[in-house]
Amino acid sequence: MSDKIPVTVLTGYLGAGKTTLLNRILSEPHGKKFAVVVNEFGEVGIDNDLVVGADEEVFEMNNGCICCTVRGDLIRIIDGLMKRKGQFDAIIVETTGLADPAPVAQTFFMDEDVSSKTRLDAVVTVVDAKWLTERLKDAPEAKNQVAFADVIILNKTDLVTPEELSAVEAQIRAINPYAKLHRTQRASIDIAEVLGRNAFDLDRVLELEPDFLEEGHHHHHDEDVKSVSFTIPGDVDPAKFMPWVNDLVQQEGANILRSKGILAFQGEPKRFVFQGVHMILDGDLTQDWKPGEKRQSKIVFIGRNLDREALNKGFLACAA
Ligand SMILES: Nc1nc2c(ncn2[C@@H]2O[C@H](COP(=O)(O)OP(=O)(O)OP(=O)(O)O)[C@@H](O)[C@H]2O)c(=O)[nH]1
Repeated sequence: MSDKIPVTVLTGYLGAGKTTLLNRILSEPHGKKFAVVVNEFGEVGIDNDLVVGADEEVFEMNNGCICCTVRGDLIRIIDGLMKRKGQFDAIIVETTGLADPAPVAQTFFMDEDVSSKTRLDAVVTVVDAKWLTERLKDAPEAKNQVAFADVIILNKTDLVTPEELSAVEAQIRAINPYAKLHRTQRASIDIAEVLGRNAFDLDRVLELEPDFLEEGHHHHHDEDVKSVSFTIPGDVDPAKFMPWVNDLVQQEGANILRSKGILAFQGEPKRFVFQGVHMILDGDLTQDWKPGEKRQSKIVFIGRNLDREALNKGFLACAA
């Protein structure tokens, strides 16, 4: 058992802070080498670009949700990784915010090849302290992610009052009294609390889902949640983009669960990374566009009742 490679499944609803936690893990001077598998919901790959870690190998799985259609891909990637055993110490799988962690965890027990070489170390769930209460009402995935967690990172404590925080924690405890829970800002936590936990508890999971080890475990997505993405093959004008996006999330923030983009601002040598969760926006200049790299601007919205045409028109109008 001890020579099996530990796998950490990192989950949590859209925008909770999974990538923030992943980047923190990868940036710390731990002397370990991780293989990272990132699965994203959306047509345009953005998440991969948001993960730091020059040394790490990042495998992207697009075009579907990890827990459904691309489970075959996950098995294939893990199999491929196993052929290079010794080159890394652990595997981290970041799921999409809409994934049900159960079938992902199941892969590590059901597939013979995978289960003989890897060991599910823990399901780590990042929770958005500000939005969990709302999501428990309308997103079954959010509840499953909490229920399946071995470790819960109750993140964004800066966005709520102490009373609200206690209320969210009580909601979490009602769903999952067993997981180790940590309160964080910007997912700031000692990585020993996240990795190498040896915490995945099959017995508890079987209590939760008696058919966990049986084939044909199906998960139905919230079909209302869709992703739309747009690319401008060049620069955008920040003086147009900023007011547009600010107005947009003020008006449509309830429907827009998540937004992100990597933009080439006119006259700016660095990329501008823009992120939103409902109406809360965040933006930063990050790395330079590389010499020879095509400057382009892409943006993704994930949410309910999104008006693709209006969004596209609005974004295209921001072109420089
Ligand atoms: N105020 C506040 N913002 C945070 C905190 N942690 C993360 N964020 C911001 O929340 C946004 C989403 O963070 P991510 O780490 O990308 O979230 P994610 O779970 O990976 O998102 P998806 O992969 O799209 O589901 C970013 O703008 C972060 O900067 C926090 O503790 N407080």
